[in-house]
Amino acid sequence: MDTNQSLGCRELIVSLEDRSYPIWIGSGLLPRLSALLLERGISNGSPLLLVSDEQVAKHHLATVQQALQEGGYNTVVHIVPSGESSKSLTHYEACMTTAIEAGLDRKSTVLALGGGVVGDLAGFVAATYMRGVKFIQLPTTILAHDSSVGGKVAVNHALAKNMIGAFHQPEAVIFDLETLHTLPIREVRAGLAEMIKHGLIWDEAFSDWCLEHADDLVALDQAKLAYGIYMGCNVKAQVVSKDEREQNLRAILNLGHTIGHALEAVGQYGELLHGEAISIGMVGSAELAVLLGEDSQLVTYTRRILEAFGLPTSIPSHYDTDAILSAMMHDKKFSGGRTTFVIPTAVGQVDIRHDISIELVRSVVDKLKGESA
Ligand SMILES: NC(=O)c1ccc[n+]([C@@H]2O[C@H](COP(=O)([O-])OP(=O)(O)OC[C@H]3O[C@@H](n4cnc5c(N)ncnc54)[C@H](O)[C@@H]3O)[C@@H](O)[C@H]2O)c1
Ligand SMILES: O=C(O)C(=O)C[C@@H](O)[C@H](O)[C@H](O)COP(=O)(O)O
Ligand SMILES: [Zn+2]
Repeated sequence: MDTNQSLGCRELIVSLEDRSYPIWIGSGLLPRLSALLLERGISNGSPLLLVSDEQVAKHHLATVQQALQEGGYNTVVHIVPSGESSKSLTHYEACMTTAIEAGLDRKSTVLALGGGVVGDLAGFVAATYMRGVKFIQLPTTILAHDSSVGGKVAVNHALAKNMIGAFHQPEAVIFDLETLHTLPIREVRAGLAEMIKHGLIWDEAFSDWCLEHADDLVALDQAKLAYGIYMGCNVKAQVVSKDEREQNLRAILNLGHTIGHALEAVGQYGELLHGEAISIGMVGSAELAVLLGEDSQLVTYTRRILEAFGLPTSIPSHYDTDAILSAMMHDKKFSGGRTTFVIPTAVGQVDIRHDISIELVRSVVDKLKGESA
């Protein structure tokens, strides 16, 4: 694992020419935030906007505020309610109002302290405030090892996930592992679903390692968690560095998301957590793979690893199949009358397919619903 000796933490680089940035992973990074911001050239000349949510703020805002105060930063704080419903145009506008009233200028920076919801919302604010200002990701969930890297920022529309957004890369991802110890257990499990995804799409050895250490990861074993987050970020950084704007390869990061996003929409962004929906979606992709002729072991393995983490593998029986299929058709992955599926071909390998018939998808959705009846 790569270490930044002078900063005393693990380091990965997202390589995007003049927009390359580091991912710093370690314990006790937030109290050192001012020094880390300076390292990235963010001085205290212009006001900062710090976006967070109620739960995260309760546990971690004071640490961040103290660190920023010590560095002489003038910071305005905007707190949104916890949960997916804050990824909305309403909350986006409220953030903008705070930024304008506080006099943020073009040299200001937006800090996102939280999980994927805060990261996606604050990132979209940063992408569009005065046509774009800098931003820094301060992830506080396991899931955010995925969401904080790669520059996809967005809010939801009632009809479809992440429909209003941009690509806007952060200046740095500063991942203080200490924050994870206040996470509710359901969020721990849901966040690990995206870590499992990174193994399933890219790295069989990492996937097997996750399976072997499922209990340790769920129990937040410090060393195992640090390794898992580093490896997950590493997969994400490599993929994004090769295909920033999802022209081809990056689409593999969507394993489980074709069905998963539809389930989130049908559950009105409240019933299933993102990681839980993606867990079910990954089983759906494996089931499709087998119907397309791949080895049935793919389903067995996918279910085994997700169950080892206590993640859901079936669709709630009250979800209407037609509503799920209709939600898929409003997704960004649907174009020219076809949707895109990421289909496993082996553990650690996937194909991107645009030729899956709606009948085949319907049969898999019905099968996954049948199992929860
Ligand atoms: N941009 C991307 O590339 C990308 C990738 C994956 C997921 N996402 C998005 O990320 C979102 C899901 O992110 P998430 O799972 O982090 O959800 P989240 O941000 O809602 O956080 C989960 C819950 O945990 C609480 N929380 C967060 N950190 C905490 C902490 N340290 N201690 C105690 N409570 C804490 C939050 O208040 C919230 O209630 C979805 O909207 C998804 O679409 C984006
Ligand atoms: O970064 C990506 O690319 C991903 O697909 C990561 C996903 O885990 C994430 O949920 C992403 O927001 C989905 O992207 P979308 O373009 O389908 O909204
Ligand atoms: Zn995701």
